[in-house]
Amino acid sequence: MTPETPSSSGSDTSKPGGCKSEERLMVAVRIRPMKPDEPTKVLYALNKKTIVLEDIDKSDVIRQKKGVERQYLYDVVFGEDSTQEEVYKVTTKTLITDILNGYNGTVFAYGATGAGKTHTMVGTRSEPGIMIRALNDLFEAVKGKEEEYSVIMSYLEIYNEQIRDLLNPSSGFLELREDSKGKNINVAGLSEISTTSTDEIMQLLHKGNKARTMEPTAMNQTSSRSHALLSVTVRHSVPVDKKDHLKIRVKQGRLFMIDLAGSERANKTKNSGKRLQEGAHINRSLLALGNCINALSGGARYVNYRDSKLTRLLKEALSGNCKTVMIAHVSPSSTQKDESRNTLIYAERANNITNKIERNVLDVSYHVTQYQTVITELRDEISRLQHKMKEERPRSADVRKLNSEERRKEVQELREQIVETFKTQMKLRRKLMEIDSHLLSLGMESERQHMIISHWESRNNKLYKNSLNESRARTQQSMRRRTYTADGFRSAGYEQEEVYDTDNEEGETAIQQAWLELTDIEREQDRWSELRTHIEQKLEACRQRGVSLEDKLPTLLSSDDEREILALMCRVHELEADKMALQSERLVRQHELRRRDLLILRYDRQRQLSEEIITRQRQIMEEKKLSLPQDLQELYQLYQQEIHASTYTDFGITQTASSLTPDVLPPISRTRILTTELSSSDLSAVSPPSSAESGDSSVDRVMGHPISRHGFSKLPPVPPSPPVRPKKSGLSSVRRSHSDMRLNSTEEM
Ligand SMILES: Nc1ncnc2c1ncn2[C@@H]1O[C@H](COP(=O)(O)OP(=O)(O)OP(=O)(O)O)[C@@H](O)[C@H]1O
Repeated sequence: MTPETPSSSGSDTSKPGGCKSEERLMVAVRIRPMKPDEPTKVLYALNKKTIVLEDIDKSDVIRQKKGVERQYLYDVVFGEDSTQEEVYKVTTKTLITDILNGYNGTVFAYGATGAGKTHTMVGTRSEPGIMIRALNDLFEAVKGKEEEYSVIMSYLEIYNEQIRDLLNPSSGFLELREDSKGKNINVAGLSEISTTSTDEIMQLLHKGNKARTMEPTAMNQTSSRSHALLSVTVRHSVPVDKKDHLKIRVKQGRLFMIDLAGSERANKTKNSGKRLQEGAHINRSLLALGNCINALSGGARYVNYRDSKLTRLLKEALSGNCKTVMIAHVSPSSTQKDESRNTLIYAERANNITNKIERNVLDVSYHVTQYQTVITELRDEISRLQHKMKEERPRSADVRKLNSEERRKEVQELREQIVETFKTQMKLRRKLMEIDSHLLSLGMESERQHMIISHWESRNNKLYKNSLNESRARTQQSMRRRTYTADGFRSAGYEQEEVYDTDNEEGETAIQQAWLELTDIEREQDRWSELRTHIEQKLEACRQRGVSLEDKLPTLLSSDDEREILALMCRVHELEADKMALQSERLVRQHELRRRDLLILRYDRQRQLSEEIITRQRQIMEEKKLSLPQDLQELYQLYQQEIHASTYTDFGITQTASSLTPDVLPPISRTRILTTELSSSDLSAVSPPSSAESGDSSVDRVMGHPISRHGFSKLPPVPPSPPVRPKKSGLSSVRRSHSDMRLNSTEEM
């Protein structure tokens, strides 16, 4: 369902318009009007960007006197009297032009149950919401240009972690699939309607909305119990050169419009049975979304999207190539105060997310011309061969008749067998290439998962553990602690601080996830290695057969013409082989690039670890007032000199490491002075980014990471390098997409 955009699909793309720009996620908050049965108002828009929440607790006399209220600042705030048109114009209308220009965009409505999400996204016939308005505008823009534009729409819901096609509800539950790079996520079997008829689309949308799972709850009579995701893809094809219609440039933009289910508290909604279970699912996916938002806003390197289908589908929108707008919804009523506060905090965090936006432009001409040359050459060869065969056949037949009819048949049979063997060999070789490529990707993903584990273990100040059970036991313990409360499943966004104040827990989840991924990867590696051996054996047998067939040829061929025909046949084979070699080279180059990225990551990690070791050693020595042996002292000085060389020069600090006290380490206070003399950006140049980014620019960072004080009596062992298997290397997604390659595919050959 996520855009299978040319730029993100990793295909060869030239990107004439593809420059990247950073864009912060836009956060808007809409306050719904008070309802007649709601008693007091505690929330209002102060101006177009600020919301005030009166946080008066009637039982707290002191706070009441102070009149406690909190202000929240956003990109835009819509008050109770805001219109559908106004909300659409400010949040979504500008995205329409972007989509037509080949960008991706997402608008999602977030908020507690009954806060007005469906009203904003879907609306009513008399007051249509964002979905209808955006579709209208898109169709208006492409009207009369049907040849250039194609518009494709799909609409799904996630209910109880199951995906349903809202345009074809009878199709049952659908599966989520990822591509080999874990980038393009799509829903297998989802209907994609291609049309430029506004009326048809509107009917489909209404049909889809009717099919959505809705139930009355204590908080909302028409509560949507599912997340609804509407996607519209617009492809715009324009010839690059008017004279050459083959040179086409395609821009593809995609707009996601999402009406999330409401976050809720079990005790407040008075839900039980089925409703309670739904609520648990809703909250789990919203909690996963909250965790992603939290991790992204804090600039975390690892963000776990895998906890729910919702976050997997929103991965691109939140972290990738997408302009994203979040419309948070709140009720002004005092009865909803807690829910509103949580939504406001959620939205505040989302304000810090930044995405890298890139236009999806694919120069199809590049592919067309490249393949055209190869195809033309091949066709030339084939037609020459056919010509030759026609020309020579009568003479050749005469010769064969003169000799023996039987011998002619035998030659023909032999030729057919050779061609067949060659074709089979080609198939098997291609299969081997695919398997090798897949194994390499698995190997790299495995390495990546090991790095994730190592990163979090050291961030949580624990040693690298090479054991799934140990990691799992610890992680499950912490999961149990946070997941349940007395009133059932904890709502996303509630007790925020507890959930968000848990870097440790985030790490444990990431480690657990990584171990699970590794187990899957290894299983997959075994499966594919087995298949590889099987195909290799088949190929060898096929090659042997080919050799023995070719050996028979000299004894059968009697004329030069026959030899020439066979030579040309071989040439066609060679061309086929060359084509395959070209493909394999490209594959190898792609893998080389990915492997280089991984090596850089690993080097970075090793450097961080060595800094950490040095820092801890230093601390132990200083605490125990140990004097250093001369040679170690010199090594420390050298190290520090290396680290500071550029800084000393750049900032005209003439004192070098050699002028520091000779028999003790450079005093911390001295280093502290140095660091405070530098600006924060300079500091980051001195001290490489630490995995334990804490925003703390203390002295320890100069020689390594900040260190926890529960002292090591001896140095911890260096975490072992990830066990990388030869010819094998981590994306779970790789595994999934390639699992489509059937294991028994060899049987077809
Ligand atoms: N801005 C608004 N103007 C007028 N009525 C509104 C507005 N926002 C919400 N409402 C009304 O409030 C009620 C609840 O709104 P809605 O169903 O959109 O909430 P929701 O957040 O989608 O809830 P749930 O998550 O339970 O589906 C509806 O009757 C809706 O018409």
